[in-house]
Amino acid sequence: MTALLDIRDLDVALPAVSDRRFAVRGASLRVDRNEIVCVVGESGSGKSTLAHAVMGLLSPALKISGGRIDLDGRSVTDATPADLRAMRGEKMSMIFQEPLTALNPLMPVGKQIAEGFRAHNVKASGAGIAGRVADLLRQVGLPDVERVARSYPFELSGGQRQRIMIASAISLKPRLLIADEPTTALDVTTQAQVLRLIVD
Ligand SMILES: Nc1ncnc2c1ncn2[C@@H]1O[C@H](COP(=O)(O)OP(=O)(O)OP(=O)(O)O)[C@@H](O)[C@H]1O
Repeated sequence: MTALLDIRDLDVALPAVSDRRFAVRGASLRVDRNEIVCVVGESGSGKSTLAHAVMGLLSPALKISGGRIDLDGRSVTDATPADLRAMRGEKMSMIFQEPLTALNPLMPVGKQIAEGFRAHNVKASGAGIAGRVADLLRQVGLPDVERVARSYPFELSGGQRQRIMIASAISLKPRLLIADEPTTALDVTTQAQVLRLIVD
């Protein structure tokens, strides 16, 4: 069976001015459906870069210079920006390390989740989408969901913001969910809750 995610001999080149040539060198990795795979390595070893490469979200300074990435039998490395936009959310999504920098500070969090539905042409009325956002917030264990949906990121705790990121990442039921150290910014009890939530 084709792998859900198949990374073969991936190289990601750093800008010419860097002291090293590659952020990722010869990485190969396979993830099957319903499988959890952990990537472990020291700080700066290229874990986030690998995740960003899969999502098609590398910073412009970094270039895939070798190898390939296939998601569900389709090439990510050869995909156009429009293909990648369509794949992100529905086929793959990512929970970022720092919710405070990943969330838009000027928009209520409920509206940010709703934008994902609209961007992917989910057919529903405004009230229908609001209902789906509320369901998602309940699913990730947030209390008082109507109030939370109207809140701005700065009005929520670190654990609540991370739950918002998870709600947003799972909103379109992606096949592949990438979590880039999603609990680094949290206390130990909240870390355990967030990890359990991701496994659920
Ligand atoms: N935009 C960029 N420009 C130049 N170098 C970069 C850029 N992004 C990452 N790098 C370099 O690529 C290497 C890998 O970084 P990356 O963030 O992927 O590591 P990591 O394993 O995720 O680290 P951490 O565990 O600390 O998050 C590092 O040497 C980093 O300095």
